[in-house]
Amino acid sequence: MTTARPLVGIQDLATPDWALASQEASRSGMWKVLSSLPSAARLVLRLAWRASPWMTVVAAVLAVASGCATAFGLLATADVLTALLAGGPTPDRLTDALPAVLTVVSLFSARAVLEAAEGAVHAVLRARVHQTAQLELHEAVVGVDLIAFEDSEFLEILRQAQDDGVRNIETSVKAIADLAGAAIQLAAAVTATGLLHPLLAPLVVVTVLPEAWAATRAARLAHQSFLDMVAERRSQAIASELIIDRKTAAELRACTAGPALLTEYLRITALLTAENQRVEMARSKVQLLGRAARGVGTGAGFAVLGWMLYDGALPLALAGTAVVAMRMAASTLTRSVHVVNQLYENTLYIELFTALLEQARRRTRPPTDAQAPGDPEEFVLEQVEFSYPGQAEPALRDISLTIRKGQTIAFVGENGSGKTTLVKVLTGLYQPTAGRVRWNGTDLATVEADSAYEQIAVVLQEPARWPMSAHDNIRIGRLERADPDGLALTAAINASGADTVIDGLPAGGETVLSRQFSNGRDLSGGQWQRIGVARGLYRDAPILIADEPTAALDARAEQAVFESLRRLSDGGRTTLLITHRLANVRHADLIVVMENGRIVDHGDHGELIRRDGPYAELYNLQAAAYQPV
Ligand SMILES: Nc1ncnc2c1ncn2[C@@H]1O[C@H](COP(=O)(O)OP(=O)(O)OP(=O)(O)O)[C@@H](O)[C@H]1O
Repeated sequence: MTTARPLVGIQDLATPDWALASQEASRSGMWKVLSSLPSAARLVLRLAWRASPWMTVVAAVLAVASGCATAFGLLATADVLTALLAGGPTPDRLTDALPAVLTVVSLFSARAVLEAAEGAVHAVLRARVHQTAQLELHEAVVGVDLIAFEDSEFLEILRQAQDDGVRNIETSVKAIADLAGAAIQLAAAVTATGLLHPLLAPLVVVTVLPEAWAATRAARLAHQSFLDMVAERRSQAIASELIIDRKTAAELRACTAGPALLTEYLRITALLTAENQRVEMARSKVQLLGRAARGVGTGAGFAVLGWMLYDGALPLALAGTAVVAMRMAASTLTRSVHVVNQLYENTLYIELFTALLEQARRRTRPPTDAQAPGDPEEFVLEQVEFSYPGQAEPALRDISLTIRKGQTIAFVGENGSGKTTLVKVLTGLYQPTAGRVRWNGTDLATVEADSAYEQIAVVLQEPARWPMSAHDNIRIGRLERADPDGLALTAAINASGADTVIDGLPAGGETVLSRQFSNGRDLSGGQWQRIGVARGLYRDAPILIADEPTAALDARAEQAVFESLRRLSDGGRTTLLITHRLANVRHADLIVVMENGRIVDHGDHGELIRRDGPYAELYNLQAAAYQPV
C-alpha cells in the first residue's frame, strides 16, 4: 500500500535551532569547529573529576606513563639500530646494542602492564562518567519550569543529550587519554628526529599533513550530513514510535494504518540511506586521496633522506634511527589526528549536553527566599496573557479574575477555549507571558516555584500512571505526609471510589500498577482516574485543581467524587473545576465561561441561565439530551 502524501512530513519538521547553529559553525570552517574542542574536553574532564578525582588522576598518570613508555621504547629501538649499523666487528656491535635491547624489552613490558591497568581504570571511569553525566542531566531537568515540556526545541535537545550526549561523553574519556598519550609520543618522536637533523622534524609533519587533512575533511562531511538530516531522523523516530508504541497499538490495528505507517517509515529510511551512501562515498574519496597523498609524501620523505645520505648530511649509522623515528612520528601524528577527529565528532553531541544544561538552567527559576503565601485568601489575575512556546496566537488574552478562598470555581467552554491553560497559570504551573497572578497580593513570578506548588493538588483526566504499588500511586500525592496508621490513605481511597479498584487487585494496595513488571497489573482508564482522584485528595492541599476529574468515571463514581469535592470545598478548600458536564457545575460559587482564550461571561448558574448567553446555550443543549423524546 502506498500513501498519497507523507504522513510524518519532514517538510513540516523544521531543523531545530541547535542544529542550525552547528551547521553554520561547521560550514564556516574547520578552525571554528576545532575551537569547540577545548570546551568539550573541559566538560568531560569536569565530569570525570566529579565522578572520581583519584581515578581521573590515575587515568591521566597512566596515559602519560604509557605514552612515555611507548616513546622511549621506540627511541631505544632506534638506539639498537644505531649500535647495530655502526662500524666495527659484529660481536662488538651486538654487545654495544645489548643495553638498548634490554631497555626496549623492559619499556615494552612496562607498556603492556600500563595498558592493562589503563584498560581497567578506563572501564570503571567510563561507567562512572556515564552515571555522573546522567545524574547532572537529571539534576538539571528536575527543577525546570513545566512550560519547557511544551517546547519542542527543549524536548529535542533533552532527547539528544540523554541518548547521544551521554554516550559521546563516555567515549570521549578514552579519546582524551589517548590524545594525551599520543601528544607525548609525538613530542618525543619529533624531538628525536629534530635532534638527528633539523630538517627531519618538518619533513615528518609534511608527510602526514595530507592524511590529516583527509581525516578531518571526512569527519566534517559526516558531521554536516548528520546536521542536514536531523529533521529526517526525527521523522523516522516518530514513525517508528507510532509503529511500536503500546499507546497507538490498538488504533493502529483498528484503523489498519500499519501498512501506511510502514510505507512512511520505509520512505524516510530510503532518504536516510541515500544520504548515508552519498556521504560515505564522498568520505571514501577524500580518504583515498589522503592516503595517496600520504604515499607521495612518505616517498618524498625517503627521497629527502636518501639525498641527505648521498650528500653526507646524515651519517649512515643514524639513517636507521631516522627511519624508525620518522615512522613513529608519522604514525603517532596520524593517530592523534584520528583521535582529534573522533573528539570532533563527539563534540557536537557533547555540545548538545552542554546546551541542555544551559537551557535547563535558564528554564529553572532562580533560587529565592520569597515564598508563596500559605493557604491564600485571594487569587487575582490581572490582564493575563499567555502564549505557548513557538505559537503565534496567545492561548489566553486579557484575563482578569478574582477568586476567594473556599470557593468552587468552574471553568467551562468549548474545546481549546483555554480552560486548562488558565488554571495552570492561576496556580503558578505556567507563568503568564504578560500580566500578573497574585496570591494575597504576592506576585507568583517572584516566589520560589515549589512554595506555590506546595499549595496545590492536581487531579487530571489522565493521571500519571506511576509504575509503583497502588498505595504508593496515591501516597506520591504527598510522600512526606505523616500517616502512620494509614487513616488518611484509607479516607482518600474511600472518598474517590478507589476502594473497589484496590480490593479487586491480587495483592490489594501492594499490587504494582505496571505491566513492565511480571507480577504487575494495569487498570482501565476509569480505574486509573479513581486512583488519580484519591491521590489529589490524599495530597490535602488548600487548592484543588480538578481537570475533567470524572470524564472516565461511571455515573455512581462520578457522583461520589463530586460529593467528596463538595465536602472539601465546605471545609475551606478552593476548588478549580474544569468540566464539560455542566450538570456538575450548577453548585459552583462562580462559573467562568471561556471562548477563544478569553473570559466571555462569569457568574453563578442562575445568573448565567438568566442572561441566556453561551453558558445557557451549552447547558440547555446538554439538558435537552436527557429530556424524554
Ligand atoms: N502544548 C501546547 N502547545 C501549543 N498550544 C497548545 C498547547 N496546549 C494547548 N494549546 C492550545 O492552547 C489553547 C487552549 O488550550 P487548553 O488546553 O487550555 O484548552 P481547554 O479549554 O482546556 O480545552 P479542552 O476542553 O479540549 O481540554 C488551544 O488553542 C490549544 O490548541
